[in-house]
Amino acid sequence: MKTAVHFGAGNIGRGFIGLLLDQSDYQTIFIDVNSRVIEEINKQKSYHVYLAGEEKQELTVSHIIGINSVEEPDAVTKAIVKADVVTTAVGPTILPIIAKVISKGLQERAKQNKRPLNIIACENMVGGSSLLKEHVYESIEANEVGDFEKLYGFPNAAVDRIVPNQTNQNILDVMVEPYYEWVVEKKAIVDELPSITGITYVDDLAPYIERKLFTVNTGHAIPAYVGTYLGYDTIVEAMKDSLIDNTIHGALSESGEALIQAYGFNRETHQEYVDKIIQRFKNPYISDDVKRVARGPIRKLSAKDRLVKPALMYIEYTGRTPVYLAKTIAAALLFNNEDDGEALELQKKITNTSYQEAFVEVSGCDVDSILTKSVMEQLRLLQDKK
Ligand SMILES: NC(=O)C1=CN([C@@H]2O[C@H](COP(=O)(O)OP(=O)(O)OC[C@H]3O[C@@H](n4cnc5c(N)ncnc54)[C@H](O)[C@@H]3O)[C@@H](O)[C@H]2O)C=CC1
Ligand SMILES: O=P(O)(O)OC[C@H]1O[C@](O)(CO)[C@@H](O)[C@@H]1O
Repeated sequence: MKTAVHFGAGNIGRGFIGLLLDQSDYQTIFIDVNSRVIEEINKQKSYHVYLAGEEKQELTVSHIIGINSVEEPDAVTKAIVKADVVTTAVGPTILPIIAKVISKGLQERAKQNKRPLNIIACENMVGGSSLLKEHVYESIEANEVGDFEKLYGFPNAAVDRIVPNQTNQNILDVMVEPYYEWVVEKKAIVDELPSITGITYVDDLAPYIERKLFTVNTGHAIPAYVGTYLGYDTIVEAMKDSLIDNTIHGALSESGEALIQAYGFNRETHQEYVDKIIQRFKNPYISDDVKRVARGPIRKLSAKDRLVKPALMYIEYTGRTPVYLAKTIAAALLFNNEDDGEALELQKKITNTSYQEAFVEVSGCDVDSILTKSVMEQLRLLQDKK
């Protein structure tokens, strides 16, 4: 049986990546810092994934082991030495942390067996594996770079499956939406393509990751941020609101126009992709907290993420001012959640300076840019409504 080492035994780790690895006859070694989850993995040795639909299909994931990377760092090194593939789903801000652990394992592997290995970051960002590679290389010696370049691939990936935070009787069980897409870029892979059911291998990931991030995640941000502004707790409830319906259609036509002009997507096909995503957000069998989808507002307001990047692309390709994306950015500036460190940090920036200065800082936009002006205009309209 092949061995996969997966960092992050969370929603996506267990509900998406771990399921496909098991279905592809891998033994999966989950690495996490959540000791309760790791203990349960080693005690139960399996868990269930439920597909959120009328029949609530139950799938079983087995052949799993857990390692707590804080308590057993040496065990992680040994796991990486023997792995046939490494995957991650920890969150973009955690990549620099696991990079240190991964580089130690790769150094030991190069000494012991020199077997090629692919490391695939499955995070909601552009270039997740490339960023992980950068951080891994920060911890190795110059004379190791040659081996690393020859032996280790860091192919970028796009992952798409809605897996909400949830409290099940068994903390390992996880409910997921039936839909999923896992796209991995071929060109950075070393040796053979990992044979994992459900992966679509492509030559150029850019169109796929930007289409996903600027349609699924951009769309998701509307019920999350505008939904919070309107006082909703869940995505599915927020999606029933007419202002949100109007804003999500407007925002996805703005990001859609940018994507179509940037990548030449067929208009009808893209509209079908948008319509399907809006239906996914309305799935009555999923109760997804708006705060989860809104988590990390500083990351989500950054220049390359799901709100600012498509808005700037829209301006670049059409010369028109984004209104609906600007409204969503304004709602993100109003977002607060005392359990979300980035939300608290953003509100502190706003209190200490102003909405405009905080937006300019986190987004990298100029104070007199078209986008900044549009966001401030939309912010005034939202505040006047309150
Ligand atoms: N939940 C979703 O619907 C989707 C999430 N994603 C992406 O997948 C990634 C993971 O997201 P979720 O699974 O939702 O988050 P999550 O919070 O459920 O899982 C993250 C896991 O990483 C673990 N972790 C944190 N620090 C760690 C460390 N130093 N070493 C090892 N493990 C560590 C946490 O304990 C947690 O179990 C993110 O990049 C997210 O953007 C992508 C598509 C859908
Ligand atoms: O996981 P992030 O980047 O915080 O984004 C939030 C939401 O975007 C999605 O990943 C959609 O792909 C959601 O399922 C996820 O919860």
